[in-house]
Amino acid sequence: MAKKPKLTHRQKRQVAANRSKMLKNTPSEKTLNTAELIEGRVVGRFGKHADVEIVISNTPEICRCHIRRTIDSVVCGDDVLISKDEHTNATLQGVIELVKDRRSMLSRPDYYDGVKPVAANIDQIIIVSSVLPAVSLNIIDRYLVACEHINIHPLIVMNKVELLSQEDYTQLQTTLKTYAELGYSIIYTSCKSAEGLDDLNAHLSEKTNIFVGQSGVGKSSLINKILPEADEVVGEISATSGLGQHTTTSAKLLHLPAGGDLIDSPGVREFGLWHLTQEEVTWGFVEFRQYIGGCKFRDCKHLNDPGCMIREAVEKGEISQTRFDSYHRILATMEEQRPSYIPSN
Ligand SMILES: Nc1nc2c(ncn2[C@@H]2O[C@H](COP(=O)(O)OP(=O)(O)OP(=O)(O)O)[C@@H](O)[C@H]2O)c(=O)[nH]1
Ligand SMILES: [Zn+2]
Repeated sequence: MAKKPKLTHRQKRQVAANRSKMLKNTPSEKTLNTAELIEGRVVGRFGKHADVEIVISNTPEICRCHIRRTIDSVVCGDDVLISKDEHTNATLQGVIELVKDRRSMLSRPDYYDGVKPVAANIDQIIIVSSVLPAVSLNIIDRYLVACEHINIHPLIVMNKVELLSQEDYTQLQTTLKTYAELGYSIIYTSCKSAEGLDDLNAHLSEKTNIFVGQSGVGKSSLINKILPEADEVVGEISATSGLGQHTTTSAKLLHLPAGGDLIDSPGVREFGLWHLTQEEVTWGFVEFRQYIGGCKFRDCKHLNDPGCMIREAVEKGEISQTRFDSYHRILATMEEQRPSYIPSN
């Protein structure tokens, strides 16, 4: 037997409303047979369908589902309620009746909508960086700001460390102490020597994770190490519309052997800062927060403005100069990184 969901009053009303737009014989909230609804999780998303994992008699099964037209969006990682269509016997089929409230959401730029949701209910973002060709603290900072903005816990992974001399390794650890002091965890890994891979696995368990980072840092290599069976972890469906650059990227949710899940797709890996305001970028630097609002001028740009509390904190050594410089670099380059079809704030 599948696990029977307990619906809140509001969820019952939502399911009934989602159905009423579709059916002639509208089930009211009172007559709705909630016993037929099954809890599941979206593990794949393709065009008009979604693959939902449900658990029947302790066995996970995939149910290919249609989506009620009144439901705004269904993305990988969504917790849903479905009803099963018993009439088809070939593959399991059903209908998504309700998308439960999301605890987090990842979006990417979209030609039509500005932003488009790609994955939901992510607990942790793995920011992968590598020592080759060079460590870019600025790129790490960009991802950290993005994580802080959507309020998802980041984990910094520094890959390819076997390429470093002992001296350079020690130097790098000293440099990255700033991040540890800010409360961010850092794992040093190597796909070649297997250093840090157990530690990485331990950090991923019991959570829904995604890997982000620049091309070539070793995301696929790391994913293949922690998920050896799934070499085609990345499934992409692209469609070219008449309007030009429009790609539909589907994401997949995969279970990790050590527990926990991984959501992956190229569209999930690239998420940027182009839609953030300056204030949101400032907020993304966690150590700046306590000074925000204290500057002499309300519209302080935290640059060379007189009476800037953040700059004073840098001068007093309370904030790292490198992070402060990084902040300005992010602000200076945000405009040019905005896709041309997205209007500025
Ligand atoms: N020396 C060394 N090379 C590594 C390590 N991990 C990955 N590489 C190499 O780095 C290159 C890029 O690795 P990928 O896993 O494809 O990088 P990616 O981040 O998935 O790149 P994209 O798919 O472009 O986003 C490959 O040649 C890997 O063999 C490592 O720990 N040490
Ligand atoms: Zn200021």
